[in-house]
Amino acid sequence: MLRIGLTGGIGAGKSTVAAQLANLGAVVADADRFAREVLAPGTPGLAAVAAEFGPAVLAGDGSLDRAALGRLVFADESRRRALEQITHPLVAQRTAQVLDDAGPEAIVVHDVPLIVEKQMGALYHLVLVVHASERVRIDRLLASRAMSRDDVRARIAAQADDGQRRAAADVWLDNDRPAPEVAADLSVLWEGRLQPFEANLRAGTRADRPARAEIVPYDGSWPAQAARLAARIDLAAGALGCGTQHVGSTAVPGLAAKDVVDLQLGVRSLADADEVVVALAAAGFPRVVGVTRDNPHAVLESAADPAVWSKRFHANADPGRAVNLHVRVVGSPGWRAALLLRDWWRADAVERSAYQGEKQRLAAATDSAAEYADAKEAWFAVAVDRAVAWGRRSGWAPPG
Ligand SMILES: CC(C)(COP(=O)(O)OP(=O)(O)OC[C@H]1O[C@@H](n2cnc3c(N)ncnc32)[C@H](O)[C@@H]1O)[C@@H](O)C(=O)NCCC(=O)NCCS
Ligand SMILES: Nc1ncnc2c1ncn2[C@@H]1O[C@H](COP(=O)(O)OP(=O)(O)OP(=O)(O)O)[C@@H](O)[C@H]1O
Repeated sequence: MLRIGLTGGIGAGKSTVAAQLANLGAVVADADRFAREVLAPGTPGLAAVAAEFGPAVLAGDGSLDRAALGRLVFADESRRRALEQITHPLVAQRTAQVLDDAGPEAIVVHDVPLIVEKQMGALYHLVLVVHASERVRIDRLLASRAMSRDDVRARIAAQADDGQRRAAADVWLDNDRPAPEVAADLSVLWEGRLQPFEANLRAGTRADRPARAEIVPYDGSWPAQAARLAARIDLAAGALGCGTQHVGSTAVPGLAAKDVVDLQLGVRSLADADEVVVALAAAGFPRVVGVTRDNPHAVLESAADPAVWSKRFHANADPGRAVNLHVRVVGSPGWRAALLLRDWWRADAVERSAYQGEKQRLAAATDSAAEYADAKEAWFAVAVDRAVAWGRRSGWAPPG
């Protein structure tokens, strides 16, 4: 089952996008609908709300006066928290039921207004943010709902801002455009990314990569992308994991690189690495069998004991985001090397540009990603001595 979190500010177009994804074949779980159902007449949820907020939030027939409750909770954060403490556990139960009923092949779209506010992004394989500018959202809501401008503004103030949503978004969908344009983008997303992602996830296979290594300019969104991926990996690893760090070229600000995010998950032993394989695959990072040895360039101390140079290698099931996930024992030479090289390039502008020049030269001179990787190893074998020397001079120690 592929889990997509769908979010956006009030009136951004979540329900519209969810309906389009349902047409394409998604199973949609709508948190707003569940939140309404758990406060329906006769429910324990409504009784709890009446006890907490008093009769002023009930209509003449005993049902919930949603507008009255809305005025209270969107004017006062502590009252909103009190309401959420009643509704969210009940909504979570409903959601679990829907997820249980969706089959293993389902692409589930969980439409939740508060994914960013409640920091829920790591629960999903991808977070899709629907965006529309505040002016457009207000205009659309005034036209379609019985809400005043002040009601809408109060809710916008109670929600995350665009910057926070951008940092949480794996996919950013601009809905300031005519609906058919957005629907066309969703079809491309569905066929080009979500369907193959789900198929890879179920089969436990990685997504294809381009045959040639293409170096692209540094992308300022790489650290935020890495942080989202690391949160998913940490959640999947649970107590077996000792933290995931962003390593490799995309972790070095300013460095041009292949658009592949390298991450390193620390574990206490290779036995723990093997134990976490199933959970990592379910989170979208299947193990790639056959890659167990660390690259020779990582020989920083002594290669005498080959066991300490072993790692587990995982890669992305998502065709939209290439990831290399190196699972290494904390404190092992390979684990240290990945962090040392990253910190060396971050600290030393001359070495950083030498490395970038070498990568660009090799990418142009080689015909395949494999040939490129081999050629780069030869350069590393020499450069690593300089990294070690820098580490000694600067008193480098691995973070944490
Ligand atoms: C306060 C209530 C009764 C107002 O009902 P109303 O019919 O006017 O709004 P509705 O439920 O359709 O929500 C519309 C939109 O308001 C915004 N909103 C709702 N709850 C919240 C909240 N707790 N925090 C921020 N925004 C919210 C969302 O953008 C949502 O899509 C209702 O929103 C509610 O019960 N909220 C608490 C439950 C909740 O947190 N729901 C969010 C999904 S779990
Ligand atoms: N691209 C679009 N062009 C024009 N109108 C749109 C577009 N997308 C959505 N709308 C309209 O804007 C309004 C808000 O959209 P929608 O209900 O999907 O938002 P929402 O994010 O689900 O809102 P809420 O936060 O209240 O749940 C609706 O009336 C919808 O029909």
